[in-house]
Amino acid sequence: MSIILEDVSFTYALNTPFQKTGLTNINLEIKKGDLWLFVGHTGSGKTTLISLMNGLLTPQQGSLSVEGLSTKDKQVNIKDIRKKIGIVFQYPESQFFLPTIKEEIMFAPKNFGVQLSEDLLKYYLELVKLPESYLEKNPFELSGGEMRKVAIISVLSYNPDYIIFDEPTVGLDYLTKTSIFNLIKELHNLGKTIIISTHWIDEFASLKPKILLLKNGEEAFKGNFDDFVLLDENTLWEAGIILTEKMQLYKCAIKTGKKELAEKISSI
Ligand SMILES: Nc1ncnc2c1ncn2[C@@H]1O[C@H](COP(=O)(O)OP(=O)(O)OP(=O)(O)O)[C@@H](O)[C@H]1O
Repeated sequence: MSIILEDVSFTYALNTPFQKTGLTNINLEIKKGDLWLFVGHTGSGKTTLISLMNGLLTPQQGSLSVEGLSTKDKQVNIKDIRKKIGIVFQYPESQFFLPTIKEEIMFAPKNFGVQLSEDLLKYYLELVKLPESYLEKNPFELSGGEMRKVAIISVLSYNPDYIIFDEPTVGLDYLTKTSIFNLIKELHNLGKTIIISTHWIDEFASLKPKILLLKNGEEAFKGNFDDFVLLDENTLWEAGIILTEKMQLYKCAIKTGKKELAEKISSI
């Protein structure tokens, strides 16, 4: 089972003077268990693509289906798609609207008619490393990193198979960023299909993610991690990707066929 995009195009404010291309002719298959990184310069179409995936936007051309359910099909209840795909947005704090974290977390399961047991809630709190006492706090009392963790539990609470992170570490300090990335890796280990819009590729090097590079709403590259890293500097620069020293070493190792060394570097 998978998410399949066939020739998907999307234009904002279509047929108005403000018309703006979001995406053009995107073809993609995201299989269960995959880890995908969506990369590209600001305005390249990453958020548009994510919004199309859970039916927040509908493609004017082409089709997008989630495990056989098309987001364009009027017979399909969009809730059935959204239940399968959780999105952690760039600034999840802008979506909090309930007085306590517990109510915030319980909102989605209620909405989707899913039971979230106290034991499972405790497990999720342990997983993201938030104390149980936080459940009674107001979401706005939390730090940026803690808010992201609450947003992640809110998504886990209804157990979607696919979890999408839109720039999950924007505005976070180094340590918090690392803890969020480690959490995402753990979710992948637990069997979740993960899609991340990010500029930080080396965090995921050891997991060999698949990469989709967007440029002006079009696919500029789609393939495996090593082939992406081997792209020329200019293409990477235009994509907003700067190879860290670690990634430059990794690139040298794969260029010269030193696979074992590359593995070691990627796991640093
Ligand atoms: N609501 C909107 N109305 C009109 N145009 C929009 C809207 N949202 C995005 N766009 C345009 O669509 C294109 C793709 O934007 P999108 O937000 O998907 O890019 P992005 O890669 O996610 O950027 P960022 O990394 O800055 O979040 C851009 O040209 C943008 O200006």
